[in-house]
Amino acid sequence: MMNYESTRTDPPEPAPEEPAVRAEALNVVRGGRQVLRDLSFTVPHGQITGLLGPSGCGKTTLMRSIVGTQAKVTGTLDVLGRPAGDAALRSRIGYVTQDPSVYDDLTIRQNLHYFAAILDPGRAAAERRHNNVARAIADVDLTSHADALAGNLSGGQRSRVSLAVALLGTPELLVLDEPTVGLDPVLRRDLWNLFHRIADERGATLLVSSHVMDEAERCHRLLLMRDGEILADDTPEALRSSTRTDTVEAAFLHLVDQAAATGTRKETVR
Ligand SMILES: Nc1ncnc2c1ncn2[C@@H]1O[C@H](COP(=O)(O)OP(=O)(O)OP(=O)(O)O)[C@@H](O)[C@H]1O
Repeated sequence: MMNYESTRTDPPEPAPEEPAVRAEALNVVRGGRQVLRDLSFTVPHGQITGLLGPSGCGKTTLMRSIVGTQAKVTGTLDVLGRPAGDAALRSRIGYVTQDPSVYDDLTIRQNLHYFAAILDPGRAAAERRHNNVARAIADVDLTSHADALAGNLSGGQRSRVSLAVALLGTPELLVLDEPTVGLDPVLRRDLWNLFHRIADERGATLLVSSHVMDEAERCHRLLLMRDGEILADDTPEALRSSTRTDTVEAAFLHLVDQAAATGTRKETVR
């Protein structure tokens, strides 16, 4: 059973109508090339939004922009009611990158304590850290492995340790970059069930990237990306019905073809 009670002071609740993320005319240049082009979208609170698209389309760049680690971002990007990168957002966002920083020569518990000490330092916070570490390990169902060395864990267990690190500060927004890559179907299903529990029980907002289209069906909403642009921003059901297709994958292909046809027409007019 998960326990999301935090001993820390909870941050002010944003107005319910305010989206967790709001982008308008967002542009990003990397290595002299424009990799995100004029993106405008919102990510609603308390839901799982999937960020889907082929390798290299800009998912990581968009996530880095949202968590405030990306340079050369222009346009509007508000996160939890503040400009992306604002120092006040640090403890309110959990970010799991594609290369999780888990120390192989430490146990799961020691890894968590290491990051907890950075987040919440000082001897006076020792008991709170102890409780937060135990809660984060329980959140990802690794209590029975807490004293195992991270180096001896499976890929799925390591992903869950990174997720536990991100859950330490009880963030309102979790940004997860391809958390299920390389995992078998059972572990993928377990992780998605965990994401749903985090959204349902804590009311957290999750932004989860993937290039596996069948994971799209597990999201409340989808942002479909291609070549630095957003092709669609809708629910899986609405995408399937508006494109008259049976799967999100087929809907995506339909939208790609449609965009290519529109592009060709524009070039002909020029
Ligand atoms: N450090 C960098 N310098 C210059 N260009 C970069 C850099 N990192 C990524 N890019 C380029 O930016 C574009 C978007 O990359 P990004 O990593 O955001 O894509 P992605 O959708 O997350 O891909 P993947 O699914 O493979 O991780 C790509 O064309 C990539 O070549």
